[in-house]
Amino acid sequence: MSLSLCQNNITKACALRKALPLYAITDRRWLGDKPLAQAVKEALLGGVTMIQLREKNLDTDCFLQEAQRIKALCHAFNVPFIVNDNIGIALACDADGVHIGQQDMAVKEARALLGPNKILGVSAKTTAQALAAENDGADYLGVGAVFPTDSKANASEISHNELQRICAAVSIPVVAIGGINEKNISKLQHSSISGAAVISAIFAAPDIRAAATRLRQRLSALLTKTALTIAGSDASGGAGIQADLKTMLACGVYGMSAITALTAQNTTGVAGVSPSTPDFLSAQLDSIFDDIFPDAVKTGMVFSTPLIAVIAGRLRHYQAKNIVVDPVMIATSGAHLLSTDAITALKEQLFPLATLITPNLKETEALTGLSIANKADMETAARKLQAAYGCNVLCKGGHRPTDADDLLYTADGPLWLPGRRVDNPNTHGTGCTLSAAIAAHLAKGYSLPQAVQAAKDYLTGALTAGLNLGHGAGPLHHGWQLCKFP
Ligand SMILES: Nc1ncnc2c1ncn2[C@@H]1O[C@H](COP(=O)(O)OP(=O)(O)OP(=O)(O)O)[C@@H](O)[C@H]1O
Ligand SMILES: Cc1ncc(CO)c(N)n1
Ligand SMILES: [Mg+2]
Repeated sequence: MSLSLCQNNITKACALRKALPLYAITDRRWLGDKPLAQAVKEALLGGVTMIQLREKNLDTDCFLQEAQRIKALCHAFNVPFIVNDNIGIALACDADGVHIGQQDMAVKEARALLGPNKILGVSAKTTAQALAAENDGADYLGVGAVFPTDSKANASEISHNELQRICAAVSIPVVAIGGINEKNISKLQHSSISGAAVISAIFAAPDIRAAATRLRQRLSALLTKTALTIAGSDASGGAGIQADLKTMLACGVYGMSAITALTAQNTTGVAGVSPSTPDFLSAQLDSIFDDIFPDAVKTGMVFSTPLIAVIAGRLRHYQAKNIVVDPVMIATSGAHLLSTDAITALKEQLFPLATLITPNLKETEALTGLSIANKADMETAARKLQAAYGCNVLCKGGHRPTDADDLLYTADGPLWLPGRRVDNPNTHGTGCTLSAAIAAHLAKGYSLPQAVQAAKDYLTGALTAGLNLGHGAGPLHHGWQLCKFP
């Protein structure tokens, strides 16, 4: 999505996170007689995800001409274009944003000049600087130098512990900068960065395109996040762990699954359910957590009180994080996927562990004993659940008559996420798909509102793609961004 289309901060933040992984900062000193535009094109062909034009010695006219040239190149690759330091040039060429240092213009002043829709990056070396920048309107932070660098004189290094403290302190994405190259980048493996800003490792390379490609591959391994679904198997592939794994892949996250029950199911209904034993579910969970620790977890069909007890026990034991609980009770087809005596266990054992629970309207009524006829009722019920279990609540609006507005209720109160109603009867697995997409984006470090918005955007696309399979309410097109079915 082009950043200029951003409708609101959440959408801009989601677009920015896609742009941060390999952030190339230009430095013409390494180029000899190669034109900067040629070097940038090779970097873009190599897969850089954002470009920052950094010029310290050009006069204004030359700087503006170069900015317009490089911006056109970036937009031809649908890559955001950022100007270093010079807001006048950024505004004059309508760049996608600006990056400023601690010695440059004040962050608040820069934000006022740029307006809300442009990207504002700020350099920071300390947690205090990072928090101040976030508070004053920064969209991302450039933190470093994380290694000795020859790209900026007197650039003092910061420790990787300080880098990690900054990542933990702020909710905006952090890009590491300073001396990063393909030999040392793996040392950033355990940081929570959202990307790396690279200068000489790309622009001083004999083959810029190849250098960018290799760095992108190393960053991909370093930034790859994982998510675990603990849910039922839907033989028809439209819901359950099958929908979850397809969704996680489509959202750029490695998915893993522990199966709570097998269902003989298709688009017309559920013919049978065969639950896992508690011991075997526990063994599945141990085998996953002992090897690839998930950055996020979602639970779907949990079926029974004994299975819920195993799930809650293992999630507590492993101190799992970013837990999304989709309180699956009844399938779209009407089949019961949760024993009626298990609702209490679901509420008392899983909800307190949840970052977010995602009941649909009927589930919200069953969980609260309230009846829901309008948006005010949704807010009342969501508030009741949030107060009772201390978890955030997404009351889904898929069964609302005219729109598909969802309500995110957090300690900050209600946040409505508008949804245009897609005229498509094939809605099998919408809830599974949404909760899996939320977990995937939490795994990638998105804040909760950003993760829910990004997941809703993905879900809406999967519905709009209009897959039409089966004789009943058919499944979604989970791969709609990757491929077109004939
Ligand atoms: N026709 C539609 N158009 C647009 N968005 C929809 C539509 N139907 C559902 N959604 C969206 O899909 C998501 C899931 O909501 P829904 O209420 O369908 O969950 P659910 O009933 O738990 O789904 P499932 O039947 O898979 O369990 C929500 O974000 C909702 O707004
Ligand atoms: C296995 C499974 N989980 C969840 C749902 C909810 O759609 C379903 N239909 N089947
Ligand atoms: Mg559901």
